[in-house]
Amino acid sequence: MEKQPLLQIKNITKRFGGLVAVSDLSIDLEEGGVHALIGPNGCGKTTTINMITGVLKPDEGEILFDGQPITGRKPYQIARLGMRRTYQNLKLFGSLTMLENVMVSAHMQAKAGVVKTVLMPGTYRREERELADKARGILEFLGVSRFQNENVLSLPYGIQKMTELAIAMIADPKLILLDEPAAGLNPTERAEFIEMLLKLFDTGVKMLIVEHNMDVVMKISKRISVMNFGVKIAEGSPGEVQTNEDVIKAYLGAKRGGAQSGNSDGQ
Ligand SMILES: Nc1ncnc2c1ncn2[C@@H]1O[C@H](COP(=O)(O)OP(=O)(O)OP(=O)(O)O)[C@@H](O)[C@H]1O
Repeated sequence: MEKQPLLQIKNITKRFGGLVAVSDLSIDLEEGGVHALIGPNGCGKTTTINMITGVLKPDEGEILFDGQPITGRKPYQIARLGMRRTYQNLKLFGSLTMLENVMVSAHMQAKAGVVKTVLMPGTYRREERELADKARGILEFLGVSRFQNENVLSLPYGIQKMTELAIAMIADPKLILLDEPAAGLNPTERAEFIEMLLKLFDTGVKMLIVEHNMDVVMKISKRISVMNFGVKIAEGSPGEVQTNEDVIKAYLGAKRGGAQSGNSDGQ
């Protein structure tokens, strides 16, 4: 039997009053490569991510994750199925260290509840130790473990971004949605981040990435879906979309119209 895509977006539409933010959009997340969703500002990328993660409910259409319909489910229900998201603006606990940030987030989903803490302190302590080991292992994998005991906000921005990635990874997700992961990174940090995402992909985690930096998109993606005015106008390999006339027109049109095309610092 043919393996079905991990994520299937089927003909979803989202309206805000009279504005159609996303129109009849369909995307399959195929095996074997990072998938990118790109397009000029305001084309509907964030609205799409919000529908996938359950923040918004599509007016029409259906979304399947790992074969299960998730349309209309709450974000925490979808997260439990193995989907994690990183945000454009970092959501870290400023008063905690890097390791504590990863631990706190893991605790939110850990098995140990109040009952276990009180009635089975030994079990709780063991789980706590295992979690700390796992968090340290992930920070090691990301090459940032030397910063684990530093206050997270005292760290360079690129390292804070790695912390966010570690927080997504601690849940062993099947899919990570990355919302503009390279925003705010300098070229060196960006190159390191690309390498890290590719290394992460090699471990079997699938990724859907929304990104403005074209150098990141072109280096990391196997497949790219391009949106404009809520509609998918192209889909294919980096080479295919780069030479697609509709894509070129959409980005040039956005530039002429005064909007940022989003590829200004990437190409
Ligand atoms: N809550 C909302 N209420 C009304 N309109 C909205 C709302 N959210 C988004 N929109 C509109 O929907 C359209 C798509 O917005 P969206 O944020 O999804 O685009 P985007 O591609 O993520 O843009 P950017 O690249 O700037 O992040 C835009 O015209 C936006 O103004």
